[in-house]
Amino acid sequence: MGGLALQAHLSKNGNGNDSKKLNKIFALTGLNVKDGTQTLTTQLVKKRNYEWGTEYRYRIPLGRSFEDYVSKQKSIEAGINTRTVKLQLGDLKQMKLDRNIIQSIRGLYKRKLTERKEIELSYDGMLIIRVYDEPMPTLVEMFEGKGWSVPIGIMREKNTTIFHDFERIPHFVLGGATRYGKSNLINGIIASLIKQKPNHVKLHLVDLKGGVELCDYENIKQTVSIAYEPEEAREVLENAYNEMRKMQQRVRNLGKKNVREAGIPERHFIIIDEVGELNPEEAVDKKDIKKDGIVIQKSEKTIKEECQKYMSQISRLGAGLGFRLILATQYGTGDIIPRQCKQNSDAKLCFRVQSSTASRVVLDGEGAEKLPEIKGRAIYQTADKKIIVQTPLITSEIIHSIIDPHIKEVKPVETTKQAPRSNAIIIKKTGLS
Ligand SMILES: Nc1ncnc2c1ncn2[C@@H]1O[C@H](COP(=O)(O)OP(=O)(O)OP(=O)(O)O)[C@@H](O)[C@H]1O
Repeated sequence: MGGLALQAHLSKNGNGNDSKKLNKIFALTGLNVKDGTQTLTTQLVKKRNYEWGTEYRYRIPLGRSFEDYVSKQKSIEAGINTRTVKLQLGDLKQMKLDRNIIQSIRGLYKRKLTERKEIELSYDGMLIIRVYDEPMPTLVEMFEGKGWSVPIGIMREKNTTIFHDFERIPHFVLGGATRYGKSNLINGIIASLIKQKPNHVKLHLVDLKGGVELCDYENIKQTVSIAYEPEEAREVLENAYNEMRKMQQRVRNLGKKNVREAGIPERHFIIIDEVGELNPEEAVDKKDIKKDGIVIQKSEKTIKEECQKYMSQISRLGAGLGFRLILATQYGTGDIIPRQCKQNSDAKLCFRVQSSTASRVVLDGEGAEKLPEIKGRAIYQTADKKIIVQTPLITSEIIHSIIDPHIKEVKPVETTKQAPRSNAIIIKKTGLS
């Protein structure tokens, strides 16, 4: 016991004694700047301990930018985490002096060896480095939404719950590499909306992942239409667009400017899981088939262009009319998300992606490529904040407990003009007024 206590580096300062280490990391990773014989260093201006860890504020030397530090984020985090195990006085005080003491010390030693600190960088004229003593939880259970506000996750500080309020920010873009949690989040959003607003939520669903993700909602009363194939997605979007036009007329007839003023409680959610499949540039078949100058069969390109046109219109006009777009993609290149939709989406959420380019496609900025490889970890960004969240995991038991009471008897469905295929679209014309 005595030997171990001697070996331990007892820190007088408690948390937050990483500043020396940080200075060393800056020097070793080339972040200091040589100016003749002088070396300009990153100067610590302020250090503050919090219950979650420590915040350091630095003045960046001339010739360096915030991006230089961001590009070294991994090295900084690795450097902070290379350590000899430090047992602090507090750790030892918490131990019971009984016959299991050796086992307890071993456990503590192991825990200390594997525990990881996480860092976050930001800039407000000063470089801010936050060193979190403990990593964020990797699993968050689904929690309750509030009206049109749906659960997005918890943020690190004090495990605060974060919601996305569709009344405040109507359109939402989400992205991330495959298997990091997009579909799970979409399911969470849909389940929350159905639970909170069963009589007023209207769903227009496009699942271009072969129907595996959204088929659970096919027969519930809240689903207006659902499609599993790109060509039929056009009909879902056209249908939603027409509903939006009707709503516009209805609001106008009431002499009001928007659904809120008009006291109309319905809200329509057009949710597209894998919007990249609707990219006209990726279409294989690009030529319409014409007879006597009249198009008798539209090409895949034309169909996808029409889909994009409807999406853009809904994003442009839908906000005040209670129409919300949720677009998800895993692709990280080019104009996957129609430009107008992205411009009109003030909320973006991005799970981990492979490159800074992919991060820019969703967030218009870097960062998502630096997220740890943890399922459900994401950056949630609105006009006034950019935070890291751990999104809640929703189980199929929870989904079914919410949607099963709303399953309705399957009526004969109207299919498209084309012969139905094995998993053909189901457009349910529910005669919304
Ligand atoms: N918030 C979360 N917390 C913990 N695990 C999660 C979370 N979200 C998803 N996962 C896990 O990751 C797996 C993949 O999630 P999901 O299907 O949502 O990914 P995706 O991004 O939609 O992938 P793809 O684009 O390939 O469909 C899930 O089966 C689940 O086990």
